[in-house]
Amino acid sequence: MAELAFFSGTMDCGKSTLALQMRHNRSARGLIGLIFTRNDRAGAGLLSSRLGLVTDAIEADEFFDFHAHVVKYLTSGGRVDYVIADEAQFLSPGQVDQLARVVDDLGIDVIAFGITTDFRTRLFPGSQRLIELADRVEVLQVEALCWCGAKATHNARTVGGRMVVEGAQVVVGDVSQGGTGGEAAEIGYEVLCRRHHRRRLTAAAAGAGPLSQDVLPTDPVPGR
Ligand SMILES: Nc1ncnc2c1ncn2[C@@H]1O[C@H](COP(=O)(O)OP(=O)(O)O)[C@@H](O)[C@H]1O
Ligand SMILES: Cc1cn([C@H]2C[C@H](O)[C@@H](COP(=O)(O)O)O2)c(=O)[nH]c1=O
Repeated sequence: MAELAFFSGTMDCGKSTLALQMRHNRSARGLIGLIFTRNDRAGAGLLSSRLGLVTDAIEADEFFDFHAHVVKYLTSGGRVDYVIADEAQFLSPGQVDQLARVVDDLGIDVIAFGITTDFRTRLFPGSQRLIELADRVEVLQVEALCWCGAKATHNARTVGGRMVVEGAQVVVGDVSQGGTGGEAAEIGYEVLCRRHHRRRLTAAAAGAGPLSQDVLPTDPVPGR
């Protein structure tokens, strides 16, 4: 039976890479998919991974109707074995409902990928709806790491290198940015563990290297 699956995690944990791998494996077996994305960093109509892979995708803007698009595609003689939707956090709840109808009414697998929460630790509306509706929610196994070495569970936004907790929910950007160039270049992201997100302690604020020795307090080792 067709299903709606949501692969979720922080930024930079490999979601787009997995989307490209799933597409590759399916097309190697002759399956045909429709690939959607929204606001990919590489540009409109692209699904890109930091590993350098990129593929064409259909840009699903705020007015896009997934169900209508797939129905139109099928009725014009197209074949659709599966649907991939990347950057699904940016979708509206209504668009996620459309994806669920693609599964239930058309019998087509839908695999969505997206970050769960924004820089304020609040659920994105699209992710919230996916968690509500998905048959399966999977957290990616290759977790990103906080500068302290703990598993990164939250996304921080930085402006000029400093973590902020106010601003627009959607600002396209990357984890390796955050310099002090122009206005846009100032905004960056960093993945952190919850403790350091709560303390607004980014790597720069902590004076940490790539993987700092200034780790979280741990229980003393017995006998030492
Ligand atoms: N130079 C590299 N060598 C090996 N792996 C890399 C390299 N650069 C990025 N990665 C891997 O790619 C992941 C990010 O993949 P990506 O699909 O772009 O993430 P997401 O879509 O979740 O933001 C990183 O967590 C890391 O595992
Ligand atoms: C936390 C957060 C992120 N974004 C943007 C930044 C990126 O363009 C995407 C996430 O892409 P990735 O492939 O998962 O790295 O989301 C945002 O707009 N608002 C936020 O709060």
